[in-house]
Amino acid sequence: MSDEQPDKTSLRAIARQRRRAFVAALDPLAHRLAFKAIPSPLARRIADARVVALYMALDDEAPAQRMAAQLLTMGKTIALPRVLDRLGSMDFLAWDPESTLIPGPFRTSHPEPGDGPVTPDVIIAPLVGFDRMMNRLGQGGGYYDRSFARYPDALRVGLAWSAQEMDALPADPWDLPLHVIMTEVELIEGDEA
Ligand SMILES: Nc1nc2c(c(=O)[nH]1)N(C=O)[C@@H](CNc1ccc(C(=O)N[C@@H](CCC(=O)O)C(=O)O)cc1)CN2
Ligand SMILES: Nc1ncnc2c1ncn2[C@@H]1O[C@H](COP(=O)(O)OP(=O)(O)OP(=O)(O)O)[C@@H](O)[C@H]1O
Repeated sequence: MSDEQPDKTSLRAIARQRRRAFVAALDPLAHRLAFKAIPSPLARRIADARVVALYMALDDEAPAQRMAAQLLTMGKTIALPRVLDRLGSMDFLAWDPESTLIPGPFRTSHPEPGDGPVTPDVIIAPLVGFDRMMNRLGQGGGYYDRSFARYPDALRVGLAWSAQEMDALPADPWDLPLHVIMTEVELIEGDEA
C-alpha cells in the first residue's frame, strides 16, 4: 500500500457523490441519448480493432453497454470482463448482446465462458474519477490496472460523465494513463499516440 491510498479513498468518496448528484439531476432525454454514438475520432482509432471490451454499468457509471449496437455494426467482437477472484484478477469473455449473463462477485455479471477468454484490442473502462493528465481513479480493486498491464497494446478508453473530472489525481507507479476519455459532451485524447 502506498502513502497515497488514503488520499485516493477520500477522492473516491467525493467523486462518487458528485457522479450520483450529476446523474440524478440529468435531463432524462439527455441521459437516454448519452454514450450511444461513438464519436468519429474514436471510431477511427478503433477501426482496426477486432475485440472491444465494454462493461455493464453499475449504479451511476456511464452506460458502456449502449455502445454495443454500433460496435456490432462496425463488425467488432464485444467482450465483457469476468471477475475471477476478489484480489484483482479478471479476464475477458466474448459477448453476444442477445445472450444472458451470469452473476459474478461485486454485483457484476459476465457472459458464458464459451470458447474461453479473448484478448481485447480496446479496453473501455469504467471509472470513478479522471483528470486531464489522463489519470483514472477506479473502484480501488486494481482490476483494470492489472488488465492494462496484462494487455499493454490495448487502447485504454475511459468512459465517464463530465462531472467525474477532478483537478489532479494522484498517480501510483502501477497506474497506466488512459489514451482516450469519452464523456457525454467531449472526447479527450492524450498526447501519446
Ligand atoms: N461495471 C463495472 N464492472 C466492473 C468493474 C467496475 O468498476 N464497474 N470493475 C472494476 O474494478 C471490476 C469489478 N470490481 C468491482 C469492485 C468493486 C465494486 C463495488 O461495487 N464496490 C463497492 C464500493 C466499496 C467501497 O466503498 O470502497 C460499491 O460500489 O458498493 C464493483 C466492482 C470488473 N467489472
Ligand atoms: N499491475 C498490477 N499488478 C499487481 N497489482 C496491482 C497492479 N496494479 C494495481 N495493483 C494493486 O491494486 C490495488 C488497487 O489499485 P488502485 O487503487 O489504483 O485501483 P483502481 O484503479 O482504483 O481500481 P480498479 O482498476 O479495480 O477500478 C493496489 O493496492 C495495487 O497494489
